[in-house]
Amino acid sequence: MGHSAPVWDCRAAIEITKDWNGIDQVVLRNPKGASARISLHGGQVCSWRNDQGEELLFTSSKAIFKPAKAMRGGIPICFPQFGNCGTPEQHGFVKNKIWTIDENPPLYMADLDGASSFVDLLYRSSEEDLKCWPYSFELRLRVSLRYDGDLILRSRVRNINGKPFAFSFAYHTHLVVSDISEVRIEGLETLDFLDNLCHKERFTEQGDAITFESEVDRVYLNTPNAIAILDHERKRTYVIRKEGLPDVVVWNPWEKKSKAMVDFGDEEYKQMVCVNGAALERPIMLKPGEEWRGKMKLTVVPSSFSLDL
Ligand SMILES: O=P(O)(O)OC[C@H]1O[C@@H](O)[C@H](O)[C@@H](O)[C@@H]1O
Repeated sequence: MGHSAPVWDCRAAIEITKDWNGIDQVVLRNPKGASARISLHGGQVCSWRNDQGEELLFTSSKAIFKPAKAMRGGIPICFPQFGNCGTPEQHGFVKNKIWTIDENPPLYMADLDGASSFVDLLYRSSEEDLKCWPYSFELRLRVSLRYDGDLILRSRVRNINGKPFAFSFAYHTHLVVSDISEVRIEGLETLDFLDNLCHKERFTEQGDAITFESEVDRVYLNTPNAIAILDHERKRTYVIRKEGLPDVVVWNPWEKKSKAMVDFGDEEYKQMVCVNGAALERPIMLKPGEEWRGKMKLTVVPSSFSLDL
């Protein structure tokens, strides 16, 4: 008598729940117990847990959960700008909008990336958006949780406007770390960076890795496709692999900046590092009908793993 192995059902591995404001959140699971939670508020990944149930994304204990406000933590999607380059809202406005689930994603989304579960989200610019950024666009996001626990974000921006536009983009990824003083980032050595703490002056990275002993807010330019964030105390390494995202932002506010960050606890800088796959330095130009694609894959491995970046 033959045994039939249980078949993992991708669709059944998705659950829709409501958040504190009644907005839908999509929970993805894999057969080993890893999970991810994505809010339709901003298409923001709010949680990514490994098969031990450990949270891998930082969320501030002071995060404000209000409509039209991105929660401080997780992975806010920054579009059509990262930082402040012209449009009114720092890091763009789509992170504050309600997205929809895309039930009929285009055929080119057929590549499943080894996902055990995934969701397709869509944001289409509205009449109201045109008042702050006068271009119509479609922004698609697929979030996939793989069988091995990796998390993949794929984005597509399509110009559905009569004229060209330029934009910047970032996955504003907040990673949990045990103690920022014990963290090193590898893969950015010898590269040029713009220092946001020195009016975007250009420097060249001199160290053999980035370590933290005060505030860091930099944009590394023309970076390799893979970088590693090593958390010595927790014996864990995050690896970020990316496509279409040449730049990397590294940010840790160190002590809380009292001026703006009411949604960030005093000592929380110790447990967080932001490392963002981004396209910033050279804005992306899209003519009418053209499309841009970007991808980021997050992996977490024990630090004993030898990495081939
Ligand atoms: O407070 P916000 O808008 O979420 O931004 C937080 C930080 O985001 C970082 O990535 C920027 O480089 C910083 O300059 C900024 O302070």
